[in-house]
Amino acid sequence: MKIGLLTSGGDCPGLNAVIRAAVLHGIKTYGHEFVGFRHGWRGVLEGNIMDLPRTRVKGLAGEGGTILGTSRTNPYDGPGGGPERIAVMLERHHIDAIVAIGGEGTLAGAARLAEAGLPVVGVPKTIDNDLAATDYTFGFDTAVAIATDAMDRLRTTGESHHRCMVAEVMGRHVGWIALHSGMSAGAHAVLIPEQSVSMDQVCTWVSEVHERGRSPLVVVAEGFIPEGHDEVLAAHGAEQNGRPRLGGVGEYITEQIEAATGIETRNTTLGHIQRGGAPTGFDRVLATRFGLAAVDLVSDKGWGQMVAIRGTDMIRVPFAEALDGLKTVPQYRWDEAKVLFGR
Ligand SMILES: Nc1ncnc2c1ncn2[C@@H]1O[C@H](COP(=O)(O)OP(=O)(O)OP(=O)(O)O)[C@@H](O)[C@H]1O
Ligand SMILES: O=P(O)(O)OC[C@H]1O[C@](O)(CO)[C@@H](O)[C@@H]1O
Ligand SMILES: [Mg+2]
Repeated sequence: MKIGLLTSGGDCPGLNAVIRAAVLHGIKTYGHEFVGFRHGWRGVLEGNIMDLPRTRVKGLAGEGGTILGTSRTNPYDGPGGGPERIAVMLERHHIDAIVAIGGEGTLAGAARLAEAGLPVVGVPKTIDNDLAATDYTFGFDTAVAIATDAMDRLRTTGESHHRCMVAEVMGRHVGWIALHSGMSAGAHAVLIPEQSVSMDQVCTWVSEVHERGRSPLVVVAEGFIPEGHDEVLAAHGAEQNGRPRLGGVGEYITEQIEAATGIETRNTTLGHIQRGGAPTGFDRVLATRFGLAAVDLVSDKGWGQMVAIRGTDMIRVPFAEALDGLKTVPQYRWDEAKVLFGR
């Protein structure tokens, strides 16, 4: 078979490890041939394709980013869009299958195309770890490691100045990165989209920590909405597709904390640092296993499904099930973390 790989949506450490594992396994085990679509679905619509021989993927397991490039192009948009035109393009290039590596948006597009009869399978990716059908997505562990390291550093400078330090991390709809990095760095408050917390409560936690001689560390996910607010704080407005460009809530709560408590407070927004660079060992292994499993799925013609990890097992999940809701931080995980906040 000739298999076309694409990476779509925000990039994520581990994408290259998926590509490498898929190509190596596909060539060695099945004798498949591989190409890559450049820049996500845009490469599919424009027929922008690169060859992926074995030599092209060597040494890729530990490399950040994606050698294919990525975009947020909708496969139904534009003159080349939609299942009929994509089918023509696949035929023209003798491509038998598409492996779409992406988040819930990318996989929603893949699901529609598969429903329309195209040979598409999926590999889940996102640093946010918010896909319900899989216990973990690669990129998450790396983001948590980067954020933890940053917070360890914020704590030493915070202690030196006896300041309150705020760290804003990614997490559009869910607080997994905030929860895990906050817990691992010993944060005194963690604010996540799933839990509405008042600024009064945040300031109480901060004051209690400050009064016992420590420098408070507050971790906030970009999608956190303080109690009394109706929507996310998007200091940079909206993107082309209307989606709010998040970032700004850290600065907002910093000002509020300083004004209400009188404690000198500084914000650091980690932003895309969390998505850059080499994946951790955990993410390399997970991404590699996803790449291997995706090739097995294609070889079985398991169209309309994606690979996932449940416990330590690689499983297959129909797109419809995979896209049925986000994996939010459950109440018990928040209650557990909250024991360590404040005094
Ligand atoms: N239902 C859908 N049908 C077709 N295309 C879709 C659909 N939903 C989203 N898309 C397309 O998929 C693109 C990628 O989705 P999105 O930007 O949410 O990234 P993602 O793959 O979810 O990754 P992440 O959100 O983690 O960066 C969107 O920009 C949009 O063009
Ligand atoms: O790179 P962009 O397009 O600014 O997207 C940022 C978004 O992507 C993610 O990193 C992954 O979905 C979100 O946490 C964040 O809101
Ligand atoms: Mg998305």
